[in-house]
Amino acid sequence: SSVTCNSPIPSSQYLHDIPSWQSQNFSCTGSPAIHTIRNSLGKGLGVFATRAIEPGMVIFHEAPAILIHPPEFRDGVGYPLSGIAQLIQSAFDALSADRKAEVMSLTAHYTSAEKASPNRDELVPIFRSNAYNSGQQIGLYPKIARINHGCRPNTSYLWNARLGKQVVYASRRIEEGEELSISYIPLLHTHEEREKRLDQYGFKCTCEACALEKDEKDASDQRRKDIRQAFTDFNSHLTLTVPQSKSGKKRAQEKADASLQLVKIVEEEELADYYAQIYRIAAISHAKVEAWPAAAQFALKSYQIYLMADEQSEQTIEMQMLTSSFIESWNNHLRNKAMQKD
Ligand SMILES: C[S@@+](CC[C@H](N)C(=O)[O-])C[C@H]1O[C@@H](n2cnc3c(N)ncnc32)[C@H](O)[C@@H]1O
Repeated sequence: SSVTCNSPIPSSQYLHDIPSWQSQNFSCTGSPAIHTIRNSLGKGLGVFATRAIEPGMVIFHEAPAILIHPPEFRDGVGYPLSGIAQLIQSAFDALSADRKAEVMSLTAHYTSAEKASPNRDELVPIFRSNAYNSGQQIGLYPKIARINHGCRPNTSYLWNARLGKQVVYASRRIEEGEELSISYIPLLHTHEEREKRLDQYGFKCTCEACALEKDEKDASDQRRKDIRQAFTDFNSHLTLTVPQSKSGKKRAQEKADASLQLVKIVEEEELADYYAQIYRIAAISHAKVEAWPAAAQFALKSYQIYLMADEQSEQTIEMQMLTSSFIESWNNHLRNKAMQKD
């Protein structure tokens, strides 16, 4: 995605009051690259922004070099890699020579057993150190694979099932020269738990969330635990029915208030991987107390995130329908109120 120009960019900007690129037959095609790969201190290679990137901007849209559907997932442990080595190898064997070279150029972390092995396999460690889980599948995306990990990352990703592409987008503003970061692991875990999970990548995270002083780190750990618990509590009874009883209404109001609190802490903790889900929870929780403007605004925020990856995914369509329905309910409410006045 780099710019190609038919002649060098003129060094003198203005020639007889005419911008020099207009006075010559000058044109460029392609979009300016917004990132570059270079060394990142203590982390090997990394991806850096070459200009400021606004939140919501799609940075990568990449098809997997290798995509596998492992048979069995063990929660908290992951996939038994021995069982899937064959799947990885078969997918790799089917690649072109260039694509194979691109995969083999990626960085791998080897376990001590792998290091000691006389004829060590390189493909599985490369896959383990670079691949992403998206639902029931694991994909290796050679360009995205250069992004280093952060526990409060500035990018997040979604899988576009229709196009078969991984979409990486900016979850907050990224300044020119800033390194892109992404999370390799689920972030609703304490610092200690995250450290254990990152072990398979062979590094200890020194990101701003991990480098906090003890008190602040404890507070961040507690917030992450609270968020995880709140997700469980909300998801178990997230329906759109508006309660009729007084006690039901009271409970729904408490839930709506709690959903606002949840939005606040997820945003404070900058856990962008969860934004779309918490906005959906807040939207539905507000619809249950017929707080339509808030419900519509949260539904729209969730919709906008899902839309970046795929305009036709189930989630995008659900949030689009909820947004429209909440706006319609708000209009009906205003119309009824106006009629009551007449
Ligand atoms: C998916 S690759 C990322 C790109 C890699 N730095 C490279 O040079 O190709 C994962 C590897 O990068 C390094 N890495 C990623 N995030 C890191 C971090 N936050 N701190 C230190 N090393 C990191 C580790 O060696 C890890 O096994």
